[in-house]
Amino acid sequence: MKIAVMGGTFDPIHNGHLIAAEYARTSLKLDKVIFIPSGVHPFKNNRNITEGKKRLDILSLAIESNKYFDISNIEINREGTTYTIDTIRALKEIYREDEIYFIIGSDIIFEIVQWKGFQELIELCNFILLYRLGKNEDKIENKIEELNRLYGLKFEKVNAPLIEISSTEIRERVKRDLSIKYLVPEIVEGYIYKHKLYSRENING
Ligand SMILES: Nc1ncnc2c1ncn2[C@@H]1O[C@H](COP(=O)(O)OP(=O)(O)OP(=O)(O)O)[C@@H](O)[C@H]1O
Ligand SMILES: O=C(O)c1ccc[n+]([C@@H]2O[C@H](COP(=O)([O-])O)[C@@H](O)[C@H]2O)c1
Repeated sequence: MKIAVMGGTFDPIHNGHLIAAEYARTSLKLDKVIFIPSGVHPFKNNRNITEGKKRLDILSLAIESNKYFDISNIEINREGTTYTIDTIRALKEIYREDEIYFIIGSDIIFEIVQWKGFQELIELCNFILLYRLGKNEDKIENKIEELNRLYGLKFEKVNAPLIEISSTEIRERVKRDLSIKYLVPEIVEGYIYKHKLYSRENING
């Protein structure tokens, strides 16, 4: 089986994530995509991130209509900083016979060498690359070539529509009382308003 992981902060998950994951699944014939929200993110200022339980709840709502999508609380429940290498090692124990893929947007390729256990990580899993606009867009191909030359890292590229929605934009729009209709699934929109996430009064969720 081909098992893919889509890791992220998912604060909140949006249609850019979902469309990208679905394109990766269909174009690479993945059997399953597991969305794994990060716990304590290695590089982000975690004080401003919505609590894990809520990000997980939103994810469950967002993926419930897709039988190929799944979620895992493995990182939310882990003590301390959550590193991808630990997650992939754990998944390798569960899916011993299967190929593991990790899905990333092209913004990630500029930082991936700094990830913990980078060398081991690229031996344990394959990487699926989704293009994103605006984030060092003009330097992407050079970076891919460099990662291949220096580390032998190869990406499975997916030609998904470039839908430049970001969680930052969702949070900002809610804060400014602007519509997020069609940027997130309707059920996610409802959850955000019900729990007053990202609003002026409660910016930390
Ligand atoms: N619109 C998109 N298209 C393709 N990939 C995306 C898109 N948005 C996020 N990703 C990828 O999904 C993964 C998780 O992203 P993350 O949860 O950080 O979302 P984000 O929208 O980039 O968040 P933020 O704006 O808070 O930084 C990363 O690999 C990221 O590159
Ligand atoms: O393992 C690391 O050192 C590491 C450093 C930065 C990011 N990651 C992972 O990369 C994924 C995408 O992260 P982000 O920043 O887009 O939310 C998410 O699963 C993070 O846990 C992992």
